[in-house]
Amino acid sequence: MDLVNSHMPMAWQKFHFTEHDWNYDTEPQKHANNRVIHLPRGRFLSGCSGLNGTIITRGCKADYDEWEALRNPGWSWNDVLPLFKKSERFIPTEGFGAATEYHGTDGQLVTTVHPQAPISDAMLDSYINKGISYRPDMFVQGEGEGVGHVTRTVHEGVRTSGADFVNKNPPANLHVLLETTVLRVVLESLPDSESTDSSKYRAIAVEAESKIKADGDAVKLITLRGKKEIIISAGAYNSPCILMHSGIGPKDHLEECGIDVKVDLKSVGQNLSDHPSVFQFYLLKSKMTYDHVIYPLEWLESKSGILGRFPFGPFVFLRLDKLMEDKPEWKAAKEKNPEKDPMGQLPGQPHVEYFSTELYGGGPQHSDLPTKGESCFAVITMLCGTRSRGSIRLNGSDPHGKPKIDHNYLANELDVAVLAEGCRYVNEIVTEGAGTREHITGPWPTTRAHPNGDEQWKEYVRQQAGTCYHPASTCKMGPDEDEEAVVDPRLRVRGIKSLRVADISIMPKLNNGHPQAPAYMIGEKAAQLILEDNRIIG
Ligand SMILES: Cc1cc2nc3c(=O)[nH]c(=O)nc-3n(C[C@H](O)[C@H](O)[C@H](O)COP(=O)(O)OP(=O)(O)OC[C@H]3O[C@@H](n4cnc5c(N)ncnc54)[C@H](O)[C@@H]3O)c2cc1C
Repeated sequence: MDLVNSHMPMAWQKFHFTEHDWNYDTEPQKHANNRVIHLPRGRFLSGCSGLNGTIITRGCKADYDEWEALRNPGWSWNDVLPLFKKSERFIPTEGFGAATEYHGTDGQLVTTVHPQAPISDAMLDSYINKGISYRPDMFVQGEGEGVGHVTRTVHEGVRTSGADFVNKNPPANLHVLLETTVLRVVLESLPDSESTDSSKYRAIAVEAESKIKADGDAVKLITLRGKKEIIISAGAYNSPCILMHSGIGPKDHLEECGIDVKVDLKSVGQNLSDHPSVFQFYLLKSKMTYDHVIYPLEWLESKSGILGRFPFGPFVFLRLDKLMEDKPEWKAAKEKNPEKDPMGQLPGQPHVEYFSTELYGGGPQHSDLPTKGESCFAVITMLCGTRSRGSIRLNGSDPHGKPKIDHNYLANELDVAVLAEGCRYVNEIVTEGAGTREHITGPWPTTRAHPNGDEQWKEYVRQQAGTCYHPASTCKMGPDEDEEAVVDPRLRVRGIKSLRVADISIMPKLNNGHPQAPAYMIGEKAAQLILEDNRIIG
């Protein structure tokens, strides 16, 4: 079945809470006023790339140099830049100062920039007016600070996604089974001659349930054998669950769930990271957004109109050192590495990302829709380098059960303080910046007041922060000496032969910015490693 909503960029919310969403929720978030936060994930061929915000940012040079410094050879910025380019086909746009040498031209993923709504030009003026440097194409160049524009995975009104790698020019040896859910990896004991203290099993197959091979709506249990290797790429929530259901994970937890333990790997499902984000809405005096021009028919008929874009304005990476230096949480934070700041960020990494919408919106929880022709927009503050870590645990031995996902958002006081200061400062930019100050009526909805003072901003953040949909690091990559590592720098699961993980669960630390470009990069890297290890290329 072709899902039309996965082609229409602005139809992203249509998947939430449907059969095409894995429909996960967090456990009540203790440090975020016990709220339960919905965690949508795409349950169809393109995964989340078929319903995401189409933003392409790579992260900072320093992110990947840090991965390599954590003893992951081959993952530095210089190593991964060609892999970022490999998946991309960038379409230049007149007037956009593209850093052409950083873009790819031959990949499957078509990227380009959108024209901007008047509110976005005004936001750009306000950022520049407040002293932030304008670097138009900084988000492909790995820059850590400035304001610029972001390319999108949309071309001529249609989304491009991971499915394009499979549907357009598929290799002859690729077989895709839709409507098939992997339950576990099948492991076989290694013969004595191959078995070592650290490796006693080999992955030989996966066990799955498929509707394709069954009658009607029934499912059939099937076993899919791998000739050389099994590669798990089910995303940061599901990859660790598949490993744990296969007996690979923290021994105590697997025993508690009644699962036969094959390899005691204590960090499977740990280190769960995300970018907690806050939406702040404003009401405008005039129609500077697209709230008044949303016509679904226009897209269906000609792939034109606002539904054929994802209406975000300029993007900013900003460091808040000066604004934070007197805050008690900043002064109290201890960071062992002298090169890093109290948040654990390197000089080339930001503390917050800002981006803004060109209409009211941002997920089903934002339900105060303008109904009388008002023009509204949001500025989003996304926390980078989050210190809080969460976990994913199983709910028992049944692979159909939903996992217990505890993001542990805002458990770290410094996360709260930096996110609160980021929100306060962007409110200052919007209300005082030269581009926007004359156009703002006040907060939206009009019954809401923006906070005043540090304590109110912190409470605001605890009440408002939600997922930026960027779960990562639950099958963290690292060298053998790293006790938290689940896969080695060649993406091989520790203690099991012929098994790799290749998705953003392997990130040693979540990139700054948005993770879909790194997800494609990790896929390209996995392909390269598999070819090398099987001696197909030197
Ligand atoms: C609403 C939303 C908005 C986002 N916006 C952006 C954005 O604008 N820019 C950006 O960079 N990032 C964005 N992201 C995040 C980005 O899309 C993801 O980080 C990226 O897609 C992760 O890729 P992945 O391959 O690790 O996992 P996924 O995209 O989750 O892919 C995993 C795939 O595996 C399948 N799968 C899972 N379990 C099983 C199983 N047991 N058996 C068979 N198949 C299975 C899933 O159905 C899915 O197809 C957004 C995400 C969401 C949800």
